[in-house]
Amino acid sequence: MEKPIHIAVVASPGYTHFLPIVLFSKRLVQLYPHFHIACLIPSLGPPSPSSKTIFQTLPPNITPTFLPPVDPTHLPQGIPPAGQIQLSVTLSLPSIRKALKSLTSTTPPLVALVVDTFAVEALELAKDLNLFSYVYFPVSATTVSLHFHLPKLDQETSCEYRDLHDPIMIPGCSVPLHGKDLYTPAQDRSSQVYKLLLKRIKLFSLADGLFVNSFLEMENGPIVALSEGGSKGEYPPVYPVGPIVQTEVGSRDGNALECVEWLDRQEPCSVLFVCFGSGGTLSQEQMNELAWGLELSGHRFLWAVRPPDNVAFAGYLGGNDDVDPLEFLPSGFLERTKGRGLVVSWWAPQVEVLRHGSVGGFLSHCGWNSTMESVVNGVPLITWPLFAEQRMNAIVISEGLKTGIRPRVNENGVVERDEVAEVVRCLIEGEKGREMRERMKKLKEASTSAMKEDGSSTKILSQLVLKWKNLA
Ligand SMILES: O=c1ccn([C@@H]2O[C@H](COP(=O)(O)OP(=O)(O)O[C@H]3O[C@H](CO)[C@@H](O)[C@H](O)[C@H]3O)[C@@H](O)[C@H]2O)c(=O)[nH]1
Repeated sequence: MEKPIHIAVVASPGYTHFLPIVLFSKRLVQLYPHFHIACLIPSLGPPSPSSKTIFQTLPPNITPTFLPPVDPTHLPQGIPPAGQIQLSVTLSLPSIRKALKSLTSTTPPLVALVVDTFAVEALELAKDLNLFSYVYFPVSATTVSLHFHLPKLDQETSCEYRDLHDPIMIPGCSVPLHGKDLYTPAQDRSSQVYKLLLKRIKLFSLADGLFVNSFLEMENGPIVALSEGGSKGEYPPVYPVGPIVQTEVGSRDGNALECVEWLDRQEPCSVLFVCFGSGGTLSQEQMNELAWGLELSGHRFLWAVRPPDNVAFAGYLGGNDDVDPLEFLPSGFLERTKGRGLVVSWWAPQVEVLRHGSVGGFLSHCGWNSTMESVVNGVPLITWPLFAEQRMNAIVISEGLKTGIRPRVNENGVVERDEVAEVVRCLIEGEKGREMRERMKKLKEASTSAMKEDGSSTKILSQLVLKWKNLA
């Protein structure tokens, strides 16, 4: 019998900084059933219904520990989610330390600590406790490559990145990026959130290694560039271990049943799924244009609707769910599109929807989890980035891999209805859409191979586990 190996992981507040590290833990215990994983969960309040669903699917050798929630009034108000998440982990450090200390005295002893990208301050605790330490990045290798390039850019640049005339070349990334497309925390260099980002990047170097939820066949350039930087000792070695995405579905609530039954009645590849992640929101004007555009396209759609807000990330760390989002749709929209479109409030069972044969396209904000879920299901995208690093993901998908189409925005930053209708038609019925679907199918096959027993991502993880085994 294999000797048990005990590790701890630290999540960050927010569904998509808790979900990915839990999925990573599940991947480890699926490959190595003798692993025991203590999952420490800082939070800003009680778990959301979607997080609770994740707990239902945890195997017995992953033990969640909920740390005392941080009082949101102790955080600076009005800063974007990245800053709020990072600062709430800072406030949770005493309870993380306490939990880790008690874990080090258990049998078998802890050998390693893996932290979410926003929980990097916990890496210092790993040094004190003599543990191997790692960061889990639930984002693209392109984003990680930008992280390690940013301190240099910061030194060389005197203006805001969005005012740079020349494009920015992220190491390994074949598509040049305009400064305005860099992730949101880098858009205002005088802000607290930018300073927090630079601090976080510095802390990454404390780790013994960095896991990234991507795979060689998808992001070869940035992964090779990162492995070169890692082997030169510029930063810790980088291990692409993805795609690690949700595969199990929780119990079906009303929305989930309705969506799946409706999809069962549609033709193969005929439906566009529209969803902006766990908290992305549109302005009222943009919501109207999207609704009109879907209607004009004449195609079938399934839309998970949230109430409008001028701040795109308004719903990310919890919104006001007393409101009925359907009230904000254009008058008569639901009646006119009845049968052809299905609109659900707040949340759709995305994993089940994307794997359904009736879905032919995904209009997405390009959060990395959504992007990877689309890839593993071979669904091409309409890329509609809102905040965080989503613009960069949209560029990787639409310009780098050519598996998605990016709608044009007008001078006020709005995608107009005719443009919506055109990109929907292009993706669902056009020749370009067919080519994107073909490319996405190949990427799906590559993603399956990467996760097989002898696949690139599995082999990388096994090498590391061997190192932990020798210590246990
Ligand atoms: O109706 C919904 C909406 C979302 N989801 C799930 O929620 C997750 C959404 O994740 P993601 O696509 O990454 O979007 P965000 O929630 O916006 O994620 C944040 O965190 C990600 C990294 O973890 C970043 O890539 C994003 O830019 C950032 O906004 C996915 O697993 C979806 O399947 C559902 O199941 N149903």
